[in-house]
Amino acid sequence: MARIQIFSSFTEKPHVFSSHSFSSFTRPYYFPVHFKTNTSKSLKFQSKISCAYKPTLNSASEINSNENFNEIDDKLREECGVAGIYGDPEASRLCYLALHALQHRGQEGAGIVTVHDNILKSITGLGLVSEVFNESKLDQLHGNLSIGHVRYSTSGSSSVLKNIQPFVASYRFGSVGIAHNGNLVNYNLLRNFLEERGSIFNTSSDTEVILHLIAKSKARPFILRIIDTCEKIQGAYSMVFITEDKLVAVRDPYGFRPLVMGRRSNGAYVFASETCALDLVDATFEREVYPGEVIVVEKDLSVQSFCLMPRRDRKACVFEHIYFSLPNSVVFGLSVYQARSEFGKILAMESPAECDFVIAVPYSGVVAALGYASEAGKSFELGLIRSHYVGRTFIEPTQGIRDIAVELKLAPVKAVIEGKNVVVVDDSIVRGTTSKKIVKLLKEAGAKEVHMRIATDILSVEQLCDSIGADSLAFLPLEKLKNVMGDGYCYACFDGKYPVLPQPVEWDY
Ligand SMILES: O=P(O)(O)OC[C@H]1O[C@H](OP(=O)(O)OP(=O)(O)O)[C@H](O)[C@@H]1O
Ligand SMILES: NC(=O)CC[C@H](N)C(=O)O
Ligand SMILES: [Mg+2]
Repeated sequence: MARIQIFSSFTEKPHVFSSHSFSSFTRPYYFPVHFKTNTSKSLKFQSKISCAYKPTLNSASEINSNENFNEIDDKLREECGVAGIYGDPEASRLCYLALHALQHRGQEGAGIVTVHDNILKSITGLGLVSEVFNESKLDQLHGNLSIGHVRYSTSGSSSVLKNIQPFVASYRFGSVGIAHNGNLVNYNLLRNFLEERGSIFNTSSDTEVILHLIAKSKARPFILRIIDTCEKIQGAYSMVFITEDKLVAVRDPYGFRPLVMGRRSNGAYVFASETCALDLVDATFEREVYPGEVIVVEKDLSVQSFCLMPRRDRKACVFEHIYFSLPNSVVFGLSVYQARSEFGKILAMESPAECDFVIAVPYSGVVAALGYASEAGKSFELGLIRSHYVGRTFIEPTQGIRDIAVELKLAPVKAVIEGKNVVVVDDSIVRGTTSKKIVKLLKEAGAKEVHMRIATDILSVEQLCDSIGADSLAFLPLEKLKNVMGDGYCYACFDGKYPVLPQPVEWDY
């Protein structure tokens, strides 16, 4: 079977490059998640791990690590934002802006790598983009080529600087930097294999195995090392690589995570997780990086496109449209705003409620709430105000922080709420932290009845309604969600049908 194909001038009609075979895999995988109720009952949910399950910590260095794994926290951990720019003298500043636009995808740490005089220079730090970078830091990042990353950890401690990407490593043919969004399901297997053969790891992140595999590969040139590596890693990966003279963008064959390509008017190429980042740096959207595609941008800004084999049916993460992405982005070719609005409208048809008006759980619930209100013929009010100074709570790394963050972040408007029956729309319930607190806040503000409406599906609705203290609770049934989104999406968060599980790897070294 063909190993890789080259796309000719970015059409989807590739020609064969060389040959190899691959196995296919489909087996559901569940994680039990314990959900604490207000009566101290523990509800069990199917996990929210999506396409990428969290590997257990069993590699030697992970077990021996001093890192503070203070929480076994099985949940949706999919985000992270990546950006790459080639051909602009302000590459690091553009990368900084792109990371700002992608901040909602990861708040734990940020980093940028540039190349100047053939040397890769990296600055990474814990915290938000604005906390990690300032003028003097950006002044140190010269050159017209850069990559960047905002992190929401899937593997490896969230609070350890060495796990913050991009990672940079040197091997016998040069240096390479990587920024990765995704989760490798065969990380443990790969890491154990590499450690047994003497590899020394610097981080506890799954992403690091990619660098080791590139260095170990016998293939040449560099692009074939990447392709060779992609044949060994399994799971979700949208990544950008930087070398002394190349920018490479790669998306896994299922296209789980988004990755788009744009161009600035000066010809510079820009890659980013979401189109909102292209908009901010004045890059025109060209197209998605196709699932299974490897795009190489050279110094003269010539571009080559390769296709990983075998090709797979797309399994884009439906949670990008539900929650992860910003509503001003177009993700997997579909406007996030339109998708969320549609979810809200269908929710209103499916689960109407007697109410005076509709409110949203800001920020991510707003568009679905607007859709719900317009379909229900009710007004939309700002019943909850969201602080500008608190980030996304769901992607905070620990339950302690999330508990405080919800209360710091959301405040009811008593003048709106008092004595009213309200429908409250949110995009999702994951751990229940937000909805439980919202119902309490609204009741304390004098709401007569609080009807929670959630624009995604979930299990155990009755118990959950009790536990969050709402007067009614309804979800958008999975089948309805599927009607909006159609084929080509991964619904594993809801139906447990995980497209990728660890499979044996063919080693040639
Ligand atoms: O059930 P939970 O565990 O509380 O998680 C779900 C909540 O978290 C998310 O919002 P988040 O605060 O992360 O982001 P936002 O501010 O962008 O809405 C989501 O929209 C829900 O409100
Ligand atoms: N959310 C992500 O995409 C995380 C990337 C990588 N697996 C990490 O843990 O850093
Ligand atoms: Mg939200």
